[in-house]
Amino acid sequence: MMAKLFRAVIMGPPGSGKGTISERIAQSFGLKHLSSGDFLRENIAANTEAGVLAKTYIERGLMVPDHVMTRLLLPRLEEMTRHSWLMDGFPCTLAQAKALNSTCDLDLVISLNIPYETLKDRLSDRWIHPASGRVYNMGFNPPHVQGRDDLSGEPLIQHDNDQPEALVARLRHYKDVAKPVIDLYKSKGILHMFSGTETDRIWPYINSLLSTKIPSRPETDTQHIPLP
Ligand SMILES: Nc1nc2c(ncn2[C@@H]2O[C@H](COP(=O)(O)OP(=O)(O)O)[C@@H](O)[C@H]2O)c(=O)[nH]1
Ligand SMILES: Nc1ccn([C@@H]2O[C@H](COP(=O)(O)OP(=O)(O)O)[C@@H](O)[C@H]2O)c(=O)n1
Repeated sequence: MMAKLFRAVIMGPPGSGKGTISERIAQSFGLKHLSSGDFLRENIAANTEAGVLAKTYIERGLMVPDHVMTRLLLPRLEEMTRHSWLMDGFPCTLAQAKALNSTCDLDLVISLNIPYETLKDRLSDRWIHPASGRVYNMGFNPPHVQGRDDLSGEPLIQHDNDQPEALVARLRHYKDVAKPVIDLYKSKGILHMFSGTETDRIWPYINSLLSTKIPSRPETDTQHIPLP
């Protein structure tokens, strides 16, 4: 008999640690980490219709419209009927949350509440390996060799919209659109909010919450492993 599948979402403003914490969750619990930001970047790189459209928004530090996000992500989720997953960065708006709701039942939503100054400091120091989505921070988790991805040795890049000029508008917008989504998940009784300035201090709380919901399952390759 197949064990119950587990579906979770992690929400938070840019720089709140969604990607970092998602990787830890994927590694500890064997969930597949689905990153909306990575899907967007893959589509941009592949010049798909949705990718070309999304690019015009991301370049300006704006959110991609709901219909583009749902067109991009819902089909991916529909392919994952036999997998447990953790979605990072989607839904961002109430319309996206309603669209997701019509596709699947979520078990849990994690919302990260991180002060603005912390977000600004982290993002100005965020470096990314575009091919894998691996994220570094020059203070928190620097690469072994400066400017190079640990596994591939390829160059790291910074996103233009992580710089302070674009960031203020991104954060303000996030606050406005996320509030009704947070309220919705609160009313469903599945929202868990975590506040703080350090991922390492938040992580034990998330870890123990998830330990009560899903069996711990350390794996080295978590990318394609569903729960049993
Ligand atoms: N200094 C510091 N940096 C962190 C911490 N947690 C995550 N980061 C870094 O902050 C940046 C944003 O984290 P990320 O997981 O990409 O956030 P996301 O935008 O919500 O997905 C990355 O460069 C991370 O390496 C932390 O506790 N302290
Ligand atoms: N639901 C979403 C997710 C991402 N995005 C866009 O995609 C960009 C990159 O996504 P990301 O998850 O890597 O962004 P961060 O929150 O890590 O900065 C965001 O800055 C938004 O412009 C969006 O518009 N709507």
